[in-house]
Amino acid sequence: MSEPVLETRELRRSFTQGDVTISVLRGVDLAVQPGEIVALLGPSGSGKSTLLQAVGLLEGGFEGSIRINGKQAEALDTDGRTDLRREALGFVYQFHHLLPDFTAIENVTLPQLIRGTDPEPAKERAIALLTALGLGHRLSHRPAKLSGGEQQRVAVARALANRPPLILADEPTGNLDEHTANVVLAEFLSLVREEGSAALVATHNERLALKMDRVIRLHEGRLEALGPKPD
Ligand SMILES: Nc1ncnc2c1ncn2[C@@H]1O[C@H](COP(=O)(O)OP(=O)(O)OP(=O)(O)O)[C@@H](O)[C@H]1O
Repeated sequence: MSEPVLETRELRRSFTQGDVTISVLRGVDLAVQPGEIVALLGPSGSGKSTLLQAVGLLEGGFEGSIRINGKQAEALDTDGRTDLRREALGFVYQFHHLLPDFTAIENVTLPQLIRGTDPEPAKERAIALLTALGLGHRLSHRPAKLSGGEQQRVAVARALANRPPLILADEPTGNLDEHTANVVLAEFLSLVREEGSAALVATHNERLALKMDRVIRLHEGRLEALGPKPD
């Protein structure tokens, strides 16, 4: 088997407020294989976002080991973590976090320009991704002129723009109505599969989780496997 694109060992995170300390992650061991789409389930407050923040290299305060794309993250300084984040990770959040003054196409082009891609191929890639997500007729719209589902599709295209080996998604369809959530999630999963990226997708929707390759659940700060999807 090839090396996992993401591997955590004994990952721990506590939060202290005043006299109270809560241990949210209590030794999380997780491996995601290249191209694998993993659903991360758990009730509200179980630590899904905390886990995604840890492996997204966005925050400190964690103990344990995080290996992403063959690199040991805790051995890196701030610049090294930023580089690893840019080369290996794409993010989709519950709320789109698109830049309001930029069009759909510009929102998807920008992260590629930051990575050093030339403007023309970056724009072509943005158009191809947005078109694959059914937004070929919305390329020049700003986020405020797009529906919630369309905004999330732009966020998906942006996350995939640099062909990251791993997508981290935190409730990517959580603010959409049920029908739109189903449609956008199906499109997201199909595009991620087509692109060959792996994904770790936090959700509390068990039905949506069953559309992924494997389901894991955070329970009392650790992961339990719910097994591969039944055929
Ligand atoms: N910065 C912080 N300071 C203090 N406590 C925090 C902080 N971030 C998270 N927590 C606590 O850690 C626990 C886990 O939060 P987290 O957001 O990771 O859960 P979650 O499973 O993603 O929940 P949800 O499904 O509601 O988004 C909660 O009890 C939360 O209050």
